[in-house]
Amino acid sequence: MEINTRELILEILLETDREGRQCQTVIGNVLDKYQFLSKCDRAFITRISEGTIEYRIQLDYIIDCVSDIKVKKMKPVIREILRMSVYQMRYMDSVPDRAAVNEAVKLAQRKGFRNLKSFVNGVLRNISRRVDDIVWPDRSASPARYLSVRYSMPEMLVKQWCGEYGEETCEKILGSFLEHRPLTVRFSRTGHDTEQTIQKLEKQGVRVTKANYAKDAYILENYDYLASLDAFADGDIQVQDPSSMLVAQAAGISAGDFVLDLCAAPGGKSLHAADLLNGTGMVESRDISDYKVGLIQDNIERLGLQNIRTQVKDASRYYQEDEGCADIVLCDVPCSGYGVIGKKPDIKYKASHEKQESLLKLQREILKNAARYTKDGGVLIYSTCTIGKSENIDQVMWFTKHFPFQLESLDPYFDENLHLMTTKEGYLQLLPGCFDCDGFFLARLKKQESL
Ligand SMILES: C[S@@+](CC[C@H](N)C(=O)[O-])C[C@H]1O[C@@H](n2cnc3c(N)ncnc32)[C@H](O)[C@@H]1O
Repeated sequence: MEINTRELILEILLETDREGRQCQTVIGNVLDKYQFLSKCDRAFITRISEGTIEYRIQLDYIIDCVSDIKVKKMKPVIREILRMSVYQMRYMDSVPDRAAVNEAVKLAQRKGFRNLKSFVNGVLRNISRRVDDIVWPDRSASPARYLSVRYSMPEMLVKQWCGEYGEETCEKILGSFLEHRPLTVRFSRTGHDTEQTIQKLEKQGVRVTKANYAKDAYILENYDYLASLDAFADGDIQVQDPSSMLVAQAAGISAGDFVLDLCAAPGGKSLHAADLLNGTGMVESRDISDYKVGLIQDNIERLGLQNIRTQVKDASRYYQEDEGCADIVLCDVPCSGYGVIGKKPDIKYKASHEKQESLLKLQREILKNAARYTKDGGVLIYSTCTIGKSENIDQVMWFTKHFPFQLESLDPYFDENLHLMTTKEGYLQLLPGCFDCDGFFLARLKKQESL
């Protein structure tokens, strides 16, 4: 069967544009369906799909500079063909402009837009000729507009982060989202041996290096398909960013503890906690739906852990029977996810003030219940994979004001390279570009002992 890779890319872009579809899932589904494609074709599809989504604001700016019809007014098929072609022309040396233009014109025709062939041809040829004459937004007149187009980030978010962290740090964050970051995994300990895991991976040609910050974090490079690695099938490794591994580390888990993870899917932090319990105690991993809990269950089975169980339960509802049940409560709440924009670029286009407001309310509902499920003297870890203050330190301050919890130093649980002013106070905000990991926030909160 003859497969046209650019046609698949177009399908991915159109599907991602539809409400609620995450580009990583859409790309993953296509690559699963066409597993027979060569490594080179798979890389081509992934690179152009992700790149076109990542750089959408900048690509639209360029197209709008030369086209009489603005991007917003175009038919979706034509819009996506132009975006993916400009991405290739601007960011892929391996694709000559001439080839990108010809393929775009052919694709428009194949998709039934014969009458728009000359439009596509004209816009792309114009861009190829005039790319150096494009006038970018003036940084001194409008820094937010400039940064928005330069790094392809909605102005709303640029303004928010410039306001909270200053323009220089904001630019570091924006730059890091566009850099390629290799995959990080956590090596399992219980029933697994680190040296043997490394050997197993290297035998299949994978390059393995130690990652920063978290004890069991390793970087994997030079592999094609993660699921085809023996170490993955055997449960020796679990995909997880080092920032996320800090949660179970910060919990200071002791043998025999009961750990309650209220928002657990797909299970990264729960599985890590069960691993640190080393066959003792119990982790109860909850999430909102059967589907989500199924994802945790799949991982439990692959890793072969015995001291972890799952439940479908809504964390925003209070369950009397859980009052004071847990030594440790993990509250890895649903959040805006801006810390992982580097891996999931479409998140940035879904940002809105309304969404942020409703998340703040949900996070407080979950925290209220989490407070009651924590034993007296127990520990609650609050975490998010986002970088704005309102979902992070502001929520923690609200929480300590209303509930009998106190922030407690993270330093005993972290390597020295993470000992900062705020970790001593009990919380840590990791910003991409400033730290070598995803954007992430966590706080360690200790519940008062009863009198
Ligand atoms: C940040 S993710 C959790 C990631 C997970 N802790 C891990 O380490 O793999 C947030 C999770 O909260 C779940 N969630 C959203 N609303 C919820 C609710 N009301 N009750 C329980 N879980 C909820 C989502 O389904 C999602 O899986």
